[in-house]
Amino acid sequence: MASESTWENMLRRMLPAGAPLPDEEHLDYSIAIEYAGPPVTYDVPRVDPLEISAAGAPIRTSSIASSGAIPVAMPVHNRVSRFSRVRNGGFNREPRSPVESQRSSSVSRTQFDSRSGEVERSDFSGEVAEREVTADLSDSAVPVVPNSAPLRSGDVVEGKRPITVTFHTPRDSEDDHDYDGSLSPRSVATEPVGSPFASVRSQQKKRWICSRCGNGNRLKEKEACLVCDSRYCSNCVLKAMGSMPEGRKCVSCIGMPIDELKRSTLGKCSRMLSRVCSPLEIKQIMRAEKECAANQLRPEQLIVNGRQLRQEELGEILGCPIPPQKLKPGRYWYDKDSGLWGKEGEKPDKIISSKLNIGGKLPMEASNGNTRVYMNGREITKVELRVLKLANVQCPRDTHFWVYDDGSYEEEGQNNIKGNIWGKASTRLICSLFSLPVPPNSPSGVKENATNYSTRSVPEYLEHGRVQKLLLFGMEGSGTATLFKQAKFLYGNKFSTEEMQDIKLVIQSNMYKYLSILLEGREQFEEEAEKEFTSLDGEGSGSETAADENKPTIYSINQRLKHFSNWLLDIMATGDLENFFPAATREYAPMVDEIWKDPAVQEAYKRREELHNLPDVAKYFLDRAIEISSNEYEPSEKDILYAEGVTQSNGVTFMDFSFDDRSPMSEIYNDNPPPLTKYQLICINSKGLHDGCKWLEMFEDVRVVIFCVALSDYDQMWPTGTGELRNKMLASRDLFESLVRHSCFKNTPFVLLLNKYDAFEDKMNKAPLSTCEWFGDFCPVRPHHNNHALAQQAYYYIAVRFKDLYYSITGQKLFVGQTRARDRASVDEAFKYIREIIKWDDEKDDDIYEINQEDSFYSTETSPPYIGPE
Ligand SMILES: Nc1nc2c(ncn2[C@@H]2O[C@H](COP(=O)(O)OP(=O)(O)OP(=O)(O)O)[C@@H](O)[C@H]2O)c(=O)[nH]1
Repeated sequence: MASESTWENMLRRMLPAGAPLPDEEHLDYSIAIEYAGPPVTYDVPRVDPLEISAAGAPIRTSSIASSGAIPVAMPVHNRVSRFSRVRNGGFNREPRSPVESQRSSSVSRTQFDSRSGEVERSDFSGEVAEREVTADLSDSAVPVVPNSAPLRSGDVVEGKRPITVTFHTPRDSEDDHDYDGSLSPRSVATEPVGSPFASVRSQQKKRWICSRCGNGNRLKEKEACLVCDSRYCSNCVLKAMGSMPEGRKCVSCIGMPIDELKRSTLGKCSRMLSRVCSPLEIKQIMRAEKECAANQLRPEQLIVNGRQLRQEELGEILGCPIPPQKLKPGRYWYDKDSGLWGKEGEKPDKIISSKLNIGGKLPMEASNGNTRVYMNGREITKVELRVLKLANVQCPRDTHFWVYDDGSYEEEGQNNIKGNIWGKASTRLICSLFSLPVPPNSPSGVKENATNYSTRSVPEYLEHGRVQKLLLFGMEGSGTATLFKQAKFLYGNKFSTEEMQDIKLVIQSNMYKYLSILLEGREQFEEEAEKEFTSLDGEGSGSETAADENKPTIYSINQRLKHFSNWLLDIMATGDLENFFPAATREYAPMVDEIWKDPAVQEAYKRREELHNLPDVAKYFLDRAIEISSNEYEPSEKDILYAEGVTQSNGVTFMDFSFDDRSPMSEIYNDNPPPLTKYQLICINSKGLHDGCKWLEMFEDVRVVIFCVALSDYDQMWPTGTGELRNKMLASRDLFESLVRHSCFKNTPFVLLLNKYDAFEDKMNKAPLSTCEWFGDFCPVRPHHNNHALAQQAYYYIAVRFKDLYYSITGQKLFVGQTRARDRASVDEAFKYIREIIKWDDEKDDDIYEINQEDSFYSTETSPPYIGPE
C-alpha cells in the first residue's frame, strides 16, 4: 500500500511543473491520468478493458424460455477468468504454444470415459508447466454432469450445468491466432454466427487440425462444432464439448444457433462420436441436438410468399399434420388452398397441410411460370402444364383454375368441379416421374386429423426423408436392365401376378426371336458351304450338276424342319411375331425343341460369334423350350434376370425402394428406429433417349446419375443413327458425354458402372483392348499370363479414361465401380457404394466423414472394384 507522501509525489510528477495539487474533494478518481514520469521498478497492476457485449454471453435461451425467468447474466466467476488467473494472478507468461494457449483457455476440465461411464479429471499431457497454467480451472464453474447424460433443452441442473460465461478481451483475440494463422474456437464462438468474419475464419481453418490439441493427423477423424466448425480429435472432443446438452457444440457455443449448412446433419451421429460415447449417450446427445430450442429454425429465417414468418406462424407450419419436411432457411411460396409448397421461383416441391395462415398472399409469379395458365392465382410452370395435359385436364391459355387440397378442380367462376387432378393412378405416376408432388395417400379419402399429430415433436416429422432419385442409363445390351432387375430382387417388391404373366410372354417370344436369328444364320452358312463345295467340286471335275447342288452340308436340315424355318423367318421378316406367338407357343414347342437340337442348327450355333444380335442367353432358354412353352411355366428369378426386354416397355422403368442404411449404431434406436431412406431407381435405356434427350429435363432433381457401360463392348460394333457401324465402346462414350454435358445434370454426381467384368475377363486374351481406338495406348505394365491380372489393369485403364473425360468436361471427379450384373452380390455392393456417394455428397460441405471418404476412396488396392476421385 503506497503511503500518503508517495501518492503526493506521484501526483506531482504527473502534473505539469508548478501546477497546484487539487484538494481532496476535487480529486476525480474515475479519470485515468496518463503517467509521464520515469520508469517504475515494480509491477503496475493492470486491468484489461472488458467488452460489454462479450461478458455474460451466451445465456442459454432454452433454460430461460422454459423457466420463464428474467434473463440474468451469471456473475463472473473470478476463478475461471483468464483475466484473474493469468493476468492478475501472477502467471506472468504467455502460453508457450498455440496448443497450450488453447488448453489454458479450455473451460471444461473433465473427461467422460465412455467405457467406465465415469467422469475423469483431465490432466492433459502431464506437463508440469501446463498444469500450473490450468490447475485451478479443474474445479471451475463449468462442471460436466457425471455420466454425461446430456441435458435436454430447458433442463436446469443446479450447480452442475455449464451456464457458460466467456470473456472476450482484445488481448484474447490477438492470442487466438494459431501457428497456421487460423483461429482458435474461443474467438470464433463469440462472434455472431453468419458474420462474414466467421465464415472467412472457418475457411482459413485447416479442417484436419484439432482446434484443441493441434493434432494435424489427416487420418484421424474430427468432430466439428455445429456452430463455429471447430474440429476436435477423439481425445479432445469430450473436453471441448462437455456433455453436449445441445449436441455437438463447443462448450462456449452452447446456446448459439447452428451453422445452417450443418442442419442436415443434426441428429446424425458420426462414426467418431459413436466410438467415443456409449450408445445410450449417443441416443441422448442426438436427441438433444435435434430437439433443443437453440437448434431449431428461427421464424426470421423463413420467408413465405414474400413475407418473413412470425413465431406463431413457424409454430403453425411445423406443428401442422403435414409439414414441409427437412425445412431449411429460405424463401418459399405456399398455396394455402391446394397445400402446394415450393421454393420461390421454382415448381412445386411438396404438398403440405392446406389452410395454414402463414406468410403473405400467393403471388402470381411465385413459381416463375410462363404458361399463362393459372392455379389458385399462380402462373404454373411448364412441367405442371405438361402433367395437367397428360391427366387430360383441358387447359388452354389464360385458363384460371381453382384447385383444392383433395385434388378436385374447377375453372374460376364456374362453380362446377370438373374432376380430380391426382385421382388417377397414372397421373400420380407421371407426377412422380416428373418430380411433382402428389398428396399423401390417405385411405378412402379420410383426411388426416390434426389432433392425431399434436403430441408429435417437431423433429419427428422432419425425419421423413424425401425420395432420393437414382437415374440409371446405358446403351442397349450394357446390362442396365439386369442391374435394375437385380435391384428389384434385392430391395424392391415382388413381381405381381400380372407382371409375371407379361414376363412369361416376353421370355416365350424371345425364344422364337433367338431361334429365328439362328435359323437365318444357318441358312446363310448352308449357302456358303454349298458354294464352297461346288467351287471345290468344280475345280476337280469341271462340271456342276443339280444333284451336287442338293448335296447336304453340315448345315442342312430336313424338309419338315425347313418348312417350319421358312415359315418362322417369313413371320419375323414381316414383324408379325406378336400375332402368332405366344398363342401358338405350346403347339410349336416340340418343333422348336427338335430344330434347336438338330445337329445342323447346333453347327450354326457354334458360329454364334458371327451372328449379330444373338445373345449368349439364347442357349439358356432354347435348351428349355418345352418347359418354357408350357402353360404351367413360371419364370424363376434367374429366368427373369436373363430375359431381355422385361423391364423397359417404352424406355423408362422405375421402382421405389428403401435401403437399410442405418449405421452399425442402429441398435441404439431399437425402441424408435429412424425411418429408412427412400430411393427411386429410374431406368432409361438408350432407346428412350432417341428423341434428343429432351425430356431428360424432367429428371433434373436426381441425386445421382448411374451410367452403365459393358466392358466387353470394346471389340463390338454398333449401328449408329446413320446406319454406319461404330465401335460400341465409343458409342457408349458418346452417350456418356452427351449426358454429362446435359444442362440438367450440371451439379449431379455421376457414377460409372463398368459392367460385364466377367465377360471382359474372358475376352481379354482373344481380342486386344486396342481393338477400340480410344484404348490404343494401353500397355500393361508387364506381360501377363493370366487374364485376371490383365483384365484388372485394363479395367483401371478404362476407368481412368472415363474419369479424365469427365473431369475435362465438368472439373469434377467421377466415381467408378465394377459390376457383374448377373451376380447379385456385385449389384448389392454397387448400390451400397452409390448410397455412400449420396451421403458424402450430402455431407461434403461439412465433411464430417472427410477422412473416411478419403480412406475408402483411396484404398483401391484393398477394394479394387471401386475407384473414387484421385
Ligand atoms: N456375362 C454377363 N452378362 C451380362 C451382365 N450383365 C448383363 N448381362 C447380359 O447382357 C445381356 C443384356 O443385358 P440387359 O440388362 O438385358 O441389357 P439392356 O440393353 O440394358 O436391357 P434390355 O432392355 O433388356 O435390352 C443380357 O443377356 C444379360 O443377361 C454381366 O455382368 N455379365
